[in-house]
Amino acid sequence: MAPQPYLLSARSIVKSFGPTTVLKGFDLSIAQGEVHAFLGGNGAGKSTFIKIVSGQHERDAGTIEFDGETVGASVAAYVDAGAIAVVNQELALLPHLSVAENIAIPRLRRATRSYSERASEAIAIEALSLIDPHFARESVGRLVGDLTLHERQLVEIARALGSGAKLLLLDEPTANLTAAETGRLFAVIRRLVVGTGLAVLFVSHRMREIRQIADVCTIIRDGKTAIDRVALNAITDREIVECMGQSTAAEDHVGAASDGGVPRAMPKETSAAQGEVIAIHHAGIGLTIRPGTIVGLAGAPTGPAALIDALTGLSAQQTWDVKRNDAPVKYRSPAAAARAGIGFVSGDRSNKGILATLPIIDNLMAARRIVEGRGVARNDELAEGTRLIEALNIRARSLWDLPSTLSGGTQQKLLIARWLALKPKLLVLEEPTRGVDIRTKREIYALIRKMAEQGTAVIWWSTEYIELAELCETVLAFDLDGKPTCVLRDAQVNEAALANATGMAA
Ligand SMILES: Nc1ncnc2c1ncn2[C@@H]1O[C@H](COP(=O)(O)OP(=O)(O)OP(=O)(O)O)[C@@H](O)[C@H]1O
Repeated sequence: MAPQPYLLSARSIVKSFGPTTVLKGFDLSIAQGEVHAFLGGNGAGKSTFIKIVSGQHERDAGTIEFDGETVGASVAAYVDAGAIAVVNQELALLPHLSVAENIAIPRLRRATRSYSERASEAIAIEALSLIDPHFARESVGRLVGDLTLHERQLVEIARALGSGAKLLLLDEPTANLTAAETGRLFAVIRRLVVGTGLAVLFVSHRMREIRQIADVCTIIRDGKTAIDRVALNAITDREIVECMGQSTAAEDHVGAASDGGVPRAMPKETSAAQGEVIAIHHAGIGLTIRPGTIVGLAGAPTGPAALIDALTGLSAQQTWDVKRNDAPVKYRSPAAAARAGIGFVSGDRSNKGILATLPIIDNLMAARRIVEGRGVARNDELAEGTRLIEALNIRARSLWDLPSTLSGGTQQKLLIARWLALKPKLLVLEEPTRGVDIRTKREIYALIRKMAEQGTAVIWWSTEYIELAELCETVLAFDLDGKPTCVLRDAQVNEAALANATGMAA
């Protein structure tokens, strides 16, 4: 019997941006009815390849065959025809349109009937119900611009899942999803893969998740294929990490790669342990945060978001009481909070983090300029910028390049770098390791621990309970309705207890 042709076969793909060659003769083939993990370190070229296969970039060289046809210069026609759907790392919804319009309008490109609001709502509810029927009914008429990042992510995933495509490209779809949502997403993917022969290319840095959902993997390293279509049950986590070129960082903890249980390193007693104390209180739950402690927030996004709003001045509506050294505080804006010593790294990287039209140096200096109340650059900023990108191992060609020239994980490091030299009293982090590879994750853990040792108190919201269990001696848990449920301490901070306390136990 002749071997089955692949649904997608990309061979010898080359792509450069100016003088930088990102894909250097890369190969990847995906069969019908498989979930294919696409693995590689930050900046290896995964998103670039996905953008080529989804018609957002054109390749410089190489061949692509899709569904038995040789594809010309661009894949865009197949995307427009609905055969290929993509969820990019940076979401691509239109904020001034409703959820229903965002889901239904792309289908009108191939529809023969005129637009109908009722038909759009029905299409959107069907797509969203794949993930969450309650959210489907509640969100369909809302403007996308009014949704949280997390809600937008659900909409974008539902749009792709419900599109009827033959190939689904998912670039880090689970960053920012709760464990329950990830479980539902995986169930839908499995159903579609088995039922309709859907093929899925799935990018994630979370090894446990990859093993849960994917059948085979391809590993990209420095723009070339390091491993081509290997069954996941034929390769160990350690081998994967080695192939990605990340073995030194993961040496002590292949557990980090496999998300396995890693003992938590407690921050050392800080010299500032007697410094400012921050107290938070709401709905019968209170917590005192001392300098040098890393406090985790666990649970569905609404709960942590309300606390983060209060701590950083993000919203005028403040449900939490916040006191610093017994004095109540309320900030009008994140800038006001920053000037009062509170740093913030938003989980909404593209809308509330990266300054997309300003070069890397301005992105690095943004927090310092706000804290110091300066609108203009200072001479020594270039030296400080260079120190920061070295400290975080950020691979940038020039400090004058735009952040869009950096990979997603590298942009994440840029946001953290902003606060490194400022020694804030409190640093509030929303999913700070979103989209970062295993090595970078360990680098970020070390940097934040060091800041804690120097006296910064840290609030760390993460949807990855293993991360909270590794880093935090105290975790504030929230239930699915956003209410704080309890404070877990020391030995209580483990994955099972966190899942229980947040209503996400299986
Ligand atoms: N528009 C661009 N101009 C210049 N360089 C770019 C551009 N887009 C991407 N790059 C570079 O291409 C390389 C690969 O980036 P890409 O986003 O494809 O990596 P990735 O594997 O998806 O990484 P991550 O896991 O961080 O998302 C990076 O070095 C990045 O800086």
